[in-house]
Formats: sequence, structure tokens, C-alpha cells
Amino acid sequence: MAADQVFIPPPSLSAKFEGSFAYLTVRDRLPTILTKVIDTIHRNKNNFLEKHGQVGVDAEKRAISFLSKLRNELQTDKPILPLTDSADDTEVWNRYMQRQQDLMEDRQPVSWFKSPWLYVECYMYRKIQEALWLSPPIGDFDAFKEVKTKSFFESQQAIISLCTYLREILANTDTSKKESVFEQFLRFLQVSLWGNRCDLSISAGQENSQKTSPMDSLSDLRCFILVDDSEKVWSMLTSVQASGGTDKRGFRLDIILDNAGFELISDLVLADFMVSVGLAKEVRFHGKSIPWFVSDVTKQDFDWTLSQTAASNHNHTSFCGAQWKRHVKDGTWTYHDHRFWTLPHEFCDMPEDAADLYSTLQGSDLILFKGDLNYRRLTGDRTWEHTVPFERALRGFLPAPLCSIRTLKANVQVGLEPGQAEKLTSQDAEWMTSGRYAVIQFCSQNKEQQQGS
Ligand SMILES: O=P(O)(O)OC[C@H]1O[C@](O)(CO)[C@@H](O)[C@@H]1O
Ligand SMILES: [Mn+2]
Repeated sequence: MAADQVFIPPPSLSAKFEGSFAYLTVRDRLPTILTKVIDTIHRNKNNFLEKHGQVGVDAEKRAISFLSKLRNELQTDKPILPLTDSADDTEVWNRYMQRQQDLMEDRQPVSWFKSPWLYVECYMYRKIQEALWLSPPIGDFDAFKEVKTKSFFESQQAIISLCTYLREILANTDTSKKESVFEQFLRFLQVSLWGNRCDLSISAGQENSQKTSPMDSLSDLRCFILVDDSEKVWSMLTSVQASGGTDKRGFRLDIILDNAGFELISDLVLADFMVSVGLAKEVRFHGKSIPWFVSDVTKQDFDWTLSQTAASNHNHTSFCGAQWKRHVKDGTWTYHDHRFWTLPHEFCDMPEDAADLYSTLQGSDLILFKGDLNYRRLTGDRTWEHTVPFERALRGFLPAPLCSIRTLKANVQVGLEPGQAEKLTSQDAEWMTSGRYAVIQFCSQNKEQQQGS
């Protein structure tokens, strides 16, 4: 890490770059999301009344006035204010604000359009939670639950065809033939990759579900995968597996989840495939402890998805749901949340700011990071040159071999070949933000470890 001590990373993406994607997000998309949250809370007024009586209605008013003020502060680029609730991460957020303040040029206050995009975007979701927590008894209301549920139901056909495909593959694949297992692994990994197109933050909560059969389009989509390290993932998988996993208890996969709805189903199917063919012994799912970036998975979404799938009237689908519940019951699958997943820090801060999580992840054989926001945090959401190696952009963050799979929805992308970005720009000016392109990027050792070994 000696080099990193003097290394100054490139600047963070920020709305201060007028016209940039970050600028447009803060100017247009975030206020739209806030307006929808306000509207959702208002539409639930009668439910609050029924459940809590007049205090429920008072709480609804309070949360709405809090959020309207927040929207106004955002739109007029007011300073970011400290959090005032008393959750167990409040202090951490307020200290991080000070850290951002120390980085500001000319002592300007940290504000929506002048501070790093990653920070202010995360802050908005945390402030939504604060508005609810400060409005008891509606503190546990998930303002995004409706859209998450809707997107799940709109993806029913795709879910059914994916579950059917899984059942057929598991019935017909000869698991002693490595080649066929590899071929199917690639397919399930790619479905999970493209499942990431279905997030509801990029669409500001507008419908964005999977309508077509996911297996049919995989070969047409191959050319949109800009970096594909899946063979490297496979060779690591098989070599660790041959040795029985790093701790000899068998291969442990950790999935850092992203969105609920079709994407979560695609992750569960991948995990089920890996466990069923013996590629993994244990899968740990990591989700969010508060509603996050509209569609991210919370424990409630995770449990709800398993129950809904098990209750399907389509038999392959309900079989999958029942099987997933068994995996949870016997401990093969576990769900975990940690407050770090809903903090604004870059992942290279994890060893210092969430040492317990970092050390838990060190016990993994492979960590699969799903989605765009995780990629932004892995790379620090900075203006890296596109040819900078992925491992360099991680800045030492490597608790265990890791693979990031994301569709591109923010203008940070590293690890490309020289000339690749220029070519893409000339073909499609929005290649980094449209969600049409994707990457599968793997890192197993940083240079220091390589030199030491
Ligand atoms: O669900 P994902 O893949 O993390 O994508 C969410 C993305 O949408 C955005 O909110 C768009 O602003 C990005 O900030 C974020 O990266
Ligand atoms: Mn998401």
C-alpha cells in the first residue's frame, strides 16, 4: 500500500460539473423521486389513520413537511445539514459530513450541487428514512414497497420462464461434466447481470421490469458486455473448490445484493444453481437495512420474495420458492445486513470504517457485487481514466476474490482496452449511462499480494 499512501485518486463525480449525468440526476431525477415518496406517503394517509388513529395522520403530515423542505433544499442547493435522529449510524453520517466539509475548496459548505454525487445521492435516501423515523408511529413505512411489489408482479412471465429453465437444467445437467456445468454457470451469471437493468432508481420509480424470457436474449446481448472476466471467475471457482474451499468447510459465496423484483430472482436462481450442482456449499446474501435507491432489497423484500415464489400457482416456480425456503431453513442460505451498505463511503474505506464487515467478508471464497451503485462504491465514483485497471480503482479493497457485475448507469468505468471507450463514445454517446452495456469484472489479488507470493 506504500504507493497508495501518496497516491491522490482522481476527483469524485459531482453535480458541480454542469451538464454531467451527476448534474442531471441531482437536478431532475432526485427531486422526482422525492415527489413520488411524498405522494406515496400522502396516498397512504387512510391506512395510517386506520392503523394508528389521528397520530398516524399527524405523522403523515410531519413526514411530508420534512420531505418537502428537503426537496426545496436540494433544488436550491442549500448546505447539507447534519442528521438529527438517533439511529446507530447517525454519528457516522455526521462525521462523514465533516469529512466532506474538510475536502471542500474555499470553505464552501457541503451542498447538493457542489459535493460528491455518491455522497449526496446516498444522503437523500438516508434523509427519507430520517423523515419517517422522526414521524412515529410510521417510522417503519417503506415508501418504495409499492413499486417494488408492482415490478415483481410485472415480471411474472420472465420469473416463470427462468424458474422453469432452472428446473430443467438441474434435471438434465450431468454435474460430473465440467463443460456443461460451466456453460450453464455462464448463462445464469449473465441472467443475473442483465437482471440489473431492472432497477427503479434510474427510471425514477417508473415501471422497469423484465418482460421477455431472459434466456432468449443472452446471445444477442453478449456483444454489449464490455469486459467479461467470467472465465477467470470460473477457474478460481474450480480451483478453490478442488481444495474444498478456503476454510475447508466448502465454497462460500457472498452476494452483495442490489435490486428486488426480477433481479433478485435472477440472483436466487444463480445461487440455487451453484448450490445444487455443488459449486457452492454456502451462500450469504447481503441486503440493505433501510429502503435504498428505490428498489434495493431489504430483509422484508427478501422474505416476501421467497414466500411469493413458493406460493406461485406455477409448479416449477413454486418448487423453486419452496427449495429456497429450505436453503434458508437448513442454513445453506443466510441473509445479512450491515449499516455499511447504506453509508456513503467508498468501499476502500471499509477496513477502517466497518472493520467487522471487512473481516466477515474475508471469510468468503468469492464476493459477487451486484449492480451499479456497488460498482460506484468499489471504484469510489471517481473520474478514472477508462484504461485504469479495475484492481487499481479498488484502492486496496479486496477482502476476498471479488467479481462486480453491473449494467452501466453512471459514468464511471475502468478496466477497458486502450481505444475501447473512444470507439464506444463515437457509436453511442450514452454508453455509460443507458444501461445497454455491462461488465463482469474480477479481481483476486492485488499487486502487493502478487509480489509477496
Ligand atoms: O440499482 P443499481 O444498479 O445500483 O443502479 C442504481 C443507479 O441508478 C442511479 O441512481 C441513477 O442515478 C445511480 O446512481 C445508481 O448507480
Ligand atoms: Mn439498486
